[in-house]
Amino acid sequence: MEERVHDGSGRILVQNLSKNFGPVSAVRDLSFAVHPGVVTGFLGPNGSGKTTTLRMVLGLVNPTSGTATVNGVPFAQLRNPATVVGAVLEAQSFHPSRTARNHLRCYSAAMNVPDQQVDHALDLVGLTGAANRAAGGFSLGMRQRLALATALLGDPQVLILDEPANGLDPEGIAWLRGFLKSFAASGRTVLVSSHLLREMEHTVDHVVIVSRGECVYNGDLDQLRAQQRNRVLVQAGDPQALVNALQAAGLAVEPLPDGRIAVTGSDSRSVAELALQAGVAVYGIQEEQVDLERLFFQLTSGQYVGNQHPPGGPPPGTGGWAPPGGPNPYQQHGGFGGGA
Ligand SMILES: Nc1ncnc2c1ncn2[C@@H]1O[C@H](COP(=O)(O)OP(=O)(O)OP(=O)(O)O)[C@@H](O)[C@H]1O
Repeated sequence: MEERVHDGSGRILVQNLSKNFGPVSAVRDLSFAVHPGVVTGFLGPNGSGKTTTLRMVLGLVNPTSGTATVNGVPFAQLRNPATVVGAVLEAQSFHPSRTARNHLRCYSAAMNVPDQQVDHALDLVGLTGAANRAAGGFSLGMRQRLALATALLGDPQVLILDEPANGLDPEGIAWLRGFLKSFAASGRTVLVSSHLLREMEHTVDHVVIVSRGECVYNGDLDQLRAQQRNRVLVQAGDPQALVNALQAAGLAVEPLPDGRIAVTGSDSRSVAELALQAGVAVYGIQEEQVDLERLFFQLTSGQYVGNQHPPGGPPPGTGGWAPPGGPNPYQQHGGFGGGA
């Protein structure tokens, strides 16, 4: 196979990636970049195409179209790939009677990695005390750690983990968070998938959110957080007259299917006063907290009705959303090749 010299950037680049399984369109025209130094979350509900995308990045699935590269080259063309990328795709199977240390020794020998890396990897994942225990007796959390140790054997520059928090207890999740943050802080690249934003909320800095195989948000988590805005839900005797009054006051309004009007950028008192001035009867009014979890649900179900940007794009520097099915003009890293 052709071997190309990689650029050493630690960057993962996914460009216009698509994958069809027969009639199933698992990944559709997906583009994003993953940079070193931060933890990037790859988030989306079950079946949204995360695993398929990661498998394409790792050269395990051939794309229908588009490309995925690590350090500027397709994974299959990396020389010594284990020293560039460490990956844990799903709960690995271990020989049940083999000790953790011997399990890692099998891999280190196959990877041509010095033996001391085995103890270093055990130490990194906190398994030194269990090194001589048979993996068959390990809890799910310990098996996850052993799988991670296997991925770390080659001292890789890039770490790719598919749903690593699955089955971990809160203590395990806290440990994983600390580990991934310090791994990224050492200037390396971390791409970690999850179907639960809450699980990753305090771990990731940057998020790529997918829904039905398409990117619906690509930006900093903080910028997504900034889009959490309370809405006022109001039931009016004459909804159209109230919409007119609210819009005349410069407020963003959204008619809801149940007949109520959702108002962003205001509070219930101001909305009630505007209704009074317009002579519109109000039958009910309540404030709704749009938290991050709800925002994630709305994004991935195509129901996002929060902080809509004016035509022409969002304020500079904001992350962005787009309804599934349409182009996403708000991707923070819309172009490729910019910034390592
Ligand atoms: N080998 C395959 N053959 C046929 N369909 C597949 C195959 N792999 C994935 N799919 C389909 O592609 C879609 C995306 O699946 P994928 O596993 O990538 O999603 P996911 O976001 O990782 O979800 P999960 O967290 O549940 O694994 C799903 O509809 C799935 O059924």
